[in-house]
Amino acid sequence: MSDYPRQLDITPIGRFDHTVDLPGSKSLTNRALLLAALSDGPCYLTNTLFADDTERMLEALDALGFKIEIQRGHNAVLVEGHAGVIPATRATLNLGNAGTAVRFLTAALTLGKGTYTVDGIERMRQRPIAQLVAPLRELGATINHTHSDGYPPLEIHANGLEGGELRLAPTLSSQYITALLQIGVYARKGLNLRLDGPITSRPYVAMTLGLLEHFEVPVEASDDLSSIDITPEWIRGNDLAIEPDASSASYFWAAAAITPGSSCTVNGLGTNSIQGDARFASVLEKIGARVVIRADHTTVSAPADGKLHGIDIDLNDMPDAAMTLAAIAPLLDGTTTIRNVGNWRVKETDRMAAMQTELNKTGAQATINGDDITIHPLPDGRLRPATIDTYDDHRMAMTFTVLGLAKQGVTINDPACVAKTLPDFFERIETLRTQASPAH
Ligand SMILES: O=C(O)C1=C[C@@H](OP(=O)(O)O)[C@@H](O)[C@H](O)C1
Ligand SMILES: C=C(OP(=O)(O)O)C(=O)O
Repeated sequence: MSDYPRQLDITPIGRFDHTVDLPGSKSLTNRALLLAALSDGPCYLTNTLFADDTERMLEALDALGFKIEIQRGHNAVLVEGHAGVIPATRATLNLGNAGTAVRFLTAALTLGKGTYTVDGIERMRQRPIAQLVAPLRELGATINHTHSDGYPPLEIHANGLEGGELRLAPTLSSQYITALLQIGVYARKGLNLRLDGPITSRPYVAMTLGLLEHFEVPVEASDDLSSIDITPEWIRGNDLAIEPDASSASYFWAAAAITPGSSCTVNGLGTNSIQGDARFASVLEKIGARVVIRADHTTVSAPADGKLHGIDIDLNDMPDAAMTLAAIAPLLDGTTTIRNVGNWRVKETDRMAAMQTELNKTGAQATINGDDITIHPLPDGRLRPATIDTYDDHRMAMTFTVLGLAKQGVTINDPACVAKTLPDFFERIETLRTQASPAH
């Protein structure tokens, strides 16, 4: 599907009014696939995402002996649950650069009986995992680092998990917490998790709790999520229709906000969404876009006077959509400061450095202060023609493409990296273009 050249020139787009149906959320798909495999019955998952990150999870479940019927034509997957049992006793999993797959499977494999290796591409070997390995060891798991302490690859010598009380200080990634929550029900003593201090990327933990509820896992959580108790029981096999991916939606909403006279509706994401990134529409509203959020869709339109203004905002709750704001910040009136996004440094690339370097190429000055990034508008509104390096990071490619829809002069290097979560991203942008009025 995505035979892209090494470089893509992005040209500005004219006014458009468009409604998009997006593939399923990466975060929900990888959670649902694992929970379904661990459940006690068949689960029919619809609107599943088929992209690199979810393919890695599907391949891994297959290698582990789970019965999975992939129905690509229907965007669906039928998973036969094994009620907490890992069928294979040996497996070596290469999970690419899929953070969710690495973290979720590392925890899940401790439930097995056998020896498993979890690994990924070179970048994955630089993404820390000590804050998941240490608590799993505390809960009774035997896990060895085979290369570098605190990083994949990992060798898991599994014989079920004891479970019990666990106290965690703030983590670099919420995925460690999600990984623990998804298996707590099959630990012999369950899981009594106490989270001290602020929860990084917190809406993703809330999303996990929402899914556990869907699969009827007995969970009791305090309102502030500082205390989460899971009793030993089962994950029930239930069907699930996966919400469209809200991080992907951020590109289409942002494109509408920055293109005078334009409007974009994303179906299936509204007030009922359990994805934190669905709230990105409200961030666009704060900078001046017109936003209508209904139960099952959200429409973002450019402001009547075309003027969007800079903002000072903490986006720890939406680290992925935060990149979309960073990439359109050069177009805003006044400076933009995005706070508390320090864990950008341990994602697909060091996103803090990558964002700063690539924004600076366009003439928009970006400065980093601790875990905050400040971005200044383009001088005189002029973008300096820039070839954007994407660092094998899908969001670098997609966010800078959005900037290129507003200003002439953006070229994207190695665009094929979008395959991680939205393989047909550029085709979708072309669809927007064919429906748009000619650009001025
Ligand atoms: O749980 C998840 O599905 C995710 C959590 C976030 O990571 P962190 O918790 O590491 O910020 C996010 O960036 C990632 O794309 C998906
Ligand atoms: C950070 C991301 O992915 P992950 O951590 O799941 O690899 C992302 O998709 O932006």
